[in-house]
Amino acid sequence: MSNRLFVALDTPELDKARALASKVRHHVGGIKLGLEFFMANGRSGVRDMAELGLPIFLDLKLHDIPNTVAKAIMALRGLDPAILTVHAAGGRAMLEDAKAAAPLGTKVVAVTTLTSLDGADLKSIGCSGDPHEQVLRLTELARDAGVDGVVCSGEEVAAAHKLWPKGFFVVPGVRPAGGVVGDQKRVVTPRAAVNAGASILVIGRPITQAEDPDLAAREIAGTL
Ligand SMILES: O=C(O)c1cc(=O)[nH]c(=O)n1[C@@H]1O[C@H](COP(=O)(O)O)[C@@H](O)[C@H]1O
Repeated sequence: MSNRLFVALDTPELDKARALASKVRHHVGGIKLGLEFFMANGRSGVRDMAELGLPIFLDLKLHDIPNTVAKAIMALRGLDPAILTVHAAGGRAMLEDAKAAAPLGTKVVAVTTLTSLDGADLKSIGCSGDPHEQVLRLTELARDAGVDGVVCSGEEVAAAHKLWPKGFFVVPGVRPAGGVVGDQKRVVTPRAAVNAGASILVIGRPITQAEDPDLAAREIAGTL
């Protein structure tokens, strides 16, 4: 992939998403549409955005019993996003069925441990390991289940890549040096994420909330 930067268009407004994507399109390798966008605009919104000609990363983070996740993915047929997310914590059977249900050209990537969580958060939901251990455990599970890759933070991607040299690694929680961290807890810079083995970076607010999103995307892309 020539440009590893995917911009997260986290807005429910189709016009806003379209305008943002048009502004940054020459500096990004693709666009990520998430729950906010999909809840508001559904399939037709995704189709509208696909008309811009950039790869679409549909981030629905599916997490349910295997049958429900597989059927949900089948119901997306026709959209054929380049990348689709599910939660690794759904377990091996769910991951296998998700991959089997997805179109051949869609990379199914499993979210390991959200970048908004730290060790204390994991403990509070009953996970004994720290984020690093949890990410590696779920990376092995995802690899063995036959999906295409995982989502993890830049702090774990080097170790995860070592476990799975052929995996596809999506890294969110990326901030330019000194950038506003917000609700993210495991954060690295764009350059550090790429150096550590990220296949693609997902960056939202540092671009979408910038005074000049085009310039922000260009500057970030220039550091990769
Ligand atoms: O799957 C994701 O993309 C994702 C996983 C994760 O662990 N952390 C995470 O922030 N994301 C997404 O990455 C984007 C990050 O946005 P910013 O924090 O604004 O750069 C959001 O769209 C999140 O939904």
